Amino acid sequence: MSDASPSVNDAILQVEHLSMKFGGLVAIGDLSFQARRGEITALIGPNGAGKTTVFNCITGFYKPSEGMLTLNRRDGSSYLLERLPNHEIPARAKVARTFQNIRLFSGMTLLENLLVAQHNKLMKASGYTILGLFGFSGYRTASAESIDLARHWLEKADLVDRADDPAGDLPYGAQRRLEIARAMCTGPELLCLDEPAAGLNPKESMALNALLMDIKDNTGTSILLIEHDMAVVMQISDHVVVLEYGRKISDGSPHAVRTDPRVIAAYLGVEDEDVETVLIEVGDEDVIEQLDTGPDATHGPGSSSSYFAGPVTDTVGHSEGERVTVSKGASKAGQVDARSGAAARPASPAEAKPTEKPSAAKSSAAKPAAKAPAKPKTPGDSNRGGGNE
Ligand SMILES: Nc1ncnc2c1ncn2[C@@H]1O[C@H](COP(=O)(O)OP(=O)(O)OP(=O)(O)O)[C@@H](O)[C@H]1O
Repeated sequence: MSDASPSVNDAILQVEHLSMKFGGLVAIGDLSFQARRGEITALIGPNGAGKTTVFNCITGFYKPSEGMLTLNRRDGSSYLLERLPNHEIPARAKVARTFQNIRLFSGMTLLENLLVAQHNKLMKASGYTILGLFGFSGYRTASAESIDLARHWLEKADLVDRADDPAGDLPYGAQRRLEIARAMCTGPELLCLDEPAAGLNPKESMALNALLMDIKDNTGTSILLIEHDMAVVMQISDHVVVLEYGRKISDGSPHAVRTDPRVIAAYLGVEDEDVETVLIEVGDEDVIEQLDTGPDATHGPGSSSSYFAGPVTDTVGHSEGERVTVSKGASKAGQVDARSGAAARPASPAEAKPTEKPSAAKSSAAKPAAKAPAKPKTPGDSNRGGGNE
């Protein structure tokens, strides 16, 4: 633990030069960004861009190959997360997370799920003895406080009426909110949510948005969010970081990001130089205007995102019906560490389409993708991306 430097006081999380390699596959390459305290920061990008890998590095599931992850707590203390054992990250650095797949104790009641989350606090109050459970007044006080906290979060998640039902009986959207409530019972300063809106209907998405805004406005907990649902991202995020092939291609306000040609290129699965053609075809004047004034040179690749990404051997984006969707396999990492010369991870059979996204020649496969959309045109407009799991 070290004292926080004044320059990072408003950054709850600083990711600096983070790299994560799996053999020859570079899942994350030299990634740097900040999540500011009290804000909702969204981490977005096509499937396989490396978002969950970033979460896994932050929460200690993976030890990064390179880089520094600094968590600055409100009390001024700072932790280098890559050096903490993963079981200490929630307790000491106050980082909590949820997963892409719901991980509740489905046979336990909602209340029990939230009490289990407070297990460490209760064990401490018991003095780690059986006698302590029955004898210590401290334990009784802690137990009552835990129940109060659980009830508080059940109310916030609009689930208090079902406190005594098994968690597995809840509808999907309610289970998602329960997971967030459970994470909040650990008193996190940084809450990492991996695709919380995946599979939710519009009403459930609205309830989720309300819960996340409530957390942001009333608890001071900062949120780092991976999400494919652009309606959620654009509505509630203060700051958006966009990844493609493990590299940052854009970083800014939701508006800046949704009109960034590099982001549109990544989401449509076309080369950067084809973006203008695509947008002219679909008639997006805002973005065309920005293309005329030129992109922000401080982020992302110069001429082509695939230049930065290294060799790419995967599918290009495609649209379904009239809606532009996030291509499921647009970025499934065909990225290879050039130094190792190892082969790219083969895409799964479902993803392994015979199309490629060549960096030099214009992809003929990309063209149909460009022509299909008629309604939403930018990432911000594509409502439920095809990337939802
Ligand atoms: N443990 C692992 N071993 C090998 N490769 C991995 C491992 N974890 C992730 N990868 C690879 O790293 C790349 C990034 O994966 P990651 O799951 O972080 O992407 P993502 O952006 O979260 O995708 P999605 O939106 O589909 O969840 C992928 O190519 C993935 O196959």
